[in-house]
Amino acid sequence: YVTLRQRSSIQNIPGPPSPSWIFGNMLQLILPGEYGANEFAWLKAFGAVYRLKGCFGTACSFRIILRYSIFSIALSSHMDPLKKTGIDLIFAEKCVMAQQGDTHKRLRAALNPCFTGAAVRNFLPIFEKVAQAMTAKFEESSGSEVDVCPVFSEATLSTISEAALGYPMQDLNKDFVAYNERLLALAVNLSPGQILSDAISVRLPRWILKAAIHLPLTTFHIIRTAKALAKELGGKIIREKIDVARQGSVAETDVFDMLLDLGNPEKKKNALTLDEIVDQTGILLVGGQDTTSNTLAFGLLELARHPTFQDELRVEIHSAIGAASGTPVYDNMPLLNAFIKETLRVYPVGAFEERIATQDTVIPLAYEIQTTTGKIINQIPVSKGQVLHVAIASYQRLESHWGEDAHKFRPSRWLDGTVYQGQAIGPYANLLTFFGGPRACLGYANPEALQCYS
Ligand code: HEM
Repeated sequence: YVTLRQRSSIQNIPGPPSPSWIFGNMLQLILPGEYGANEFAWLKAFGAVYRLKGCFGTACSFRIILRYSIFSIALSSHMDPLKKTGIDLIFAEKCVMAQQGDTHKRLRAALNPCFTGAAVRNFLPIFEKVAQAMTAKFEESSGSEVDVCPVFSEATLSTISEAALGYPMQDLNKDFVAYNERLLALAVNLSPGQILSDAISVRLPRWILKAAIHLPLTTFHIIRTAKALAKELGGKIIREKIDVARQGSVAETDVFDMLLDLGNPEKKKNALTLDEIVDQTGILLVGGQDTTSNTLAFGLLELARHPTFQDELRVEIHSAIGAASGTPVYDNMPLLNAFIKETLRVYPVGAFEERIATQDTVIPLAYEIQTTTGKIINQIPVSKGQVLHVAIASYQRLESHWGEDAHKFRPSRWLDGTVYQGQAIGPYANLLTFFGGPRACLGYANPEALQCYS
């Protein structure tokens, strides 16, 4: 019944043939040979809206890459993250990503002030310290080949650990660091088997998922242990902070300090409970680690491919550092900011986000499309339960928005006035890399850190 209901609204939207009943188009989408290879070919062939087949021929998905009107719906409260039922099994029950509705709004209201541009600028000394340690590592290995990814990954964990928890990475429990790494590896080393089990698990009743997580399988062992260690770490840090405050010293330096607000006897309206603060530990550390380090890795790759730009950027950075008596004003470095924006545009680390409709709704299209039956439509009725992809990487390579050279890494587009100036849909540089709407990335002011690392 669910399948038929879903098919009725989208079966006539054109899309690529499905090579397999079991996998639909999902292997092509999730495990392409090269970043976005199939997506960009589909974008060229079918335009901004097309249908994909999900696993087992059941879960038809369609992808949208359109302008504001469509995003305002897709990013709205009518759509929930597809994997919401599993997030609290991977991270903690009360973590912001696992919550919906009013509780999600309340958590965001408490967390948002800790991540504004101004709040993040207070972490500049941490970013600089980490950046210097990273530079020293690369200088040590100068002349030999070096795998930059683990260095970036350690650096970004170091940053978040100190900025969010006030805890230097070397003080983190070794088991916690090891399991955190294994958890991240699960997310990136996806296999066809995992894609199938994900497709099944999102449709299973919650009680089965809750029971399954206790099965003696390596994946579940990693998830259970990482979650328990994150909870233990968060609890320990909060107890230590409360003890220090009892002795009369109250700090307001990291995210947990701000959430605890121990210097203020009158609790703020949206104040989180201690349990709720503990439950943010895992999501903050994981949410900000490989997202940032992979962005840096892609940026470095493009610098290697564009040596002339690399030289110009180096000159700008060195002269800004030379001219500044302390921290340079990163916002006044045009090439640096163009480089960061272009890296985030061309390589959003989440190439697409899945959403599931929480109620029947209609998605208006910014352009008319022709269905396979020849009908011209300017809206798509979506049934409750319909899976929808917001195709972030494809949006950021739309030729109609970014020009004919949209697939090209060209930082100068941010300086010569050719960059897309339409309605803003994401919280940073009109990009969707940090998503948008009520579930936009909490770390959207992260480019402050990227400036510093660069
Ligand atoms: C370049 C770096 C980053 C990128 C590209 C990125 C991207 C994203 C995206 C696309 C989402 C939406 C996911 C969804 O709803 O399905 C998201 C959510 C989130 N991000 Fe980031 N992120 C980055 C850095 C960070 C950092 C540094 C932090 C925190 C320290 C962070 C914390 C979070 C959290 C907590 C959420 C969930 C928000 C919610 O559900 O309300 N991210 N991020």
